Amino acid sequence: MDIIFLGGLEIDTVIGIYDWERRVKQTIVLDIEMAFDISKAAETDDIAHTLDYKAVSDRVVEFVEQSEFFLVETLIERVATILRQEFDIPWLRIVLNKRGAISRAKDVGIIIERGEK
Ligand SMILES: Nc1nc2c(c(=O)[nH]1)N=C([C@H](O)[C@@H](O)CO)CN2
Repeated sequence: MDIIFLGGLEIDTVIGIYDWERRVKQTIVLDIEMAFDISKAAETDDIAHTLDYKAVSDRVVEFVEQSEFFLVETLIERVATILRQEFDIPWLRIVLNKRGAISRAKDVGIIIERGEK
């Protein structure tokens, strides 16, 4: 199976368990890998036969920007469910980076894989 990916997708959102985190927006960074057979799109040169990464990006940004979750676990799971259901993606891997959440660490977050390749 081929992979269509989005890397370094930065989105501002309300996320976190502490009082101050409920009052501000913080930037999360998503890396998303999605299994998809690109052979028909490659043969036909037609966007209708592939997974439109612009449409995926727009949907993820729309959802994350308006969300207000406490845990990154909840946010990443909801994003995975939306993408798998709405874009018929058989397998995906998402890295959610909440940069700066730990003062001594550059990167902190969650990685999930869902579905079958
Ligand atoms: N496993 C998790 N641990 C923590 C989370 C989280 O969402 N999942 N969140 C926080 C705080 O909101 C943190 O990001 C602020 O420093 C702490 N631990």
